Amino acid sequence: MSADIKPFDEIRLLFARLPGPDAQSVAAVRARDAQLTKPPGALGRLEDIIEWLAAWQGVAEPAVARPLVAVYAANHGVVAQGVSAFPASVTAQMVENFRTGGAAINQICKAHDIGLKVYELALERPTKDFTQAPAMDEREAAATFAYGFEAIEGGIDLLAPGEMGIGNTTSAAAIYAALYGGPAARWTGRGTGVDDVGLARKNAAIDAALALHGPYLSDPLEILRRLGGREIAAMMGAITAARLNHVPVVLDGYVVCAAAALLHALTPDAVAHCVGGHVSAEGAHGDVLARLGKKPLLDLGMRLGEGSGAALAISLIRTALACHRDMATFESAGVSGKAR
Ligand SMILES: O=C(O)c1ccc[n+]([C@@H]2O[C@H](COP(=O)([O-])O)[C@@H](O)[C@H]2O)c1
Ligand SMILES: Cc1cc2nc[nH]c2cc1C
Repeated sequence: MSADIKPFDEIRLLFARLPGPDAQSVAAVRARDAQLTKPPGALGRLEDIIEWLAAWQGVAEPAVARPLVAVYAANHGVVAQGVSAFPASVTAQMVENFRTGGAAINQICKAHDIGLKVYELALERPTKDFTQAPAMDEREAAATFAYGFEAIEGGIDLLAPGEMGIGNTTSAAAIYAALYGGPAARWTGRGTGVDDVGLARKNAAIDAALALHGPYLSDPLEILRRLGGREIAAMMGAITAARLNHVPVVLDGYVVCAAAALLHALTPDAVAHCVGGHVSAEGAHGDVLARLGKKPLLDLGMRLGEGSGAALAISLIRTALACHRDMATFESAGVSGKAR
């Protein structure tokens, strides 16, 4: 990064040159869909999925041959406020569990032949407690955003960012309150399962943070560094890198969407290549998806994180592709077309 440009300004410059959707490829998949042996529109949102893939991969024959779930793990200073049902040590323990193949996301990726990468973001050094100080400085937030670009290395064709971080539903709720307004309680949920007392501490921590950082929260990148965490910064980078490389993105749950919401606040177009993979059981997630203009593909009552809901959505996306690619046409199967 050059000396005279501030790190956040380098990030802002990226949003001036985002590639748009490929209308020609959308027209091509629409033309093929019209020939497939089914009444027009009968595959409903499966048809929309194909148009979305074609638009953002920029090809008339979209494929999901190398999808990736990229899980970002980070620790949060705000855990000191007693906001989670689990201790911060669980973040590193779960990273080990990912590595040895014992987590839910390992099984989902294995069952559906989806790649999985886990990125550990300085777990031994939690971000600062944002009730006391900004979570990160500008240089760290920007460097972590840039680190997120690694996810697209190695040639992937679909990305699902995921996360693991004890305390990060407090960070996500604080981001939503800063972006969309209202008291903390409007945005919080029970995360890993806090009781009523824990939930009250969570709301109080967020309200204290909003009071402390209030004057600086009109800029989404300031919200990121003051109230965010490293996994949220890295996921913002990964989503942006995907866009720049014609890789569509499947959004997971409540915490992943905090990264998407910050990008959307920078410029709504920044998340145009993203689809809502699922709606989480964490209360406000449905509302957040609606604000992002995303209708979730799945609603399974999940609230795990790890990219798990998005990974399941990838299996559905692949099924949509199988229909689009391999169904017979009216002509090839000798099936009569619509009478009128
Ligand atoms: O993705 C979701 O919708 C989701 C909802 C609730 C909890 N989580 C996961 O739970 C962890 C954070 O919960 P907490 O209570 O420690 O803030 C973190 O590892 C998230 O992946 C994830
Ligand atoms: C055990 C456990 C697994 C998780 N996976 C994502 N967030 C999590 C939180 C906990 C506590």
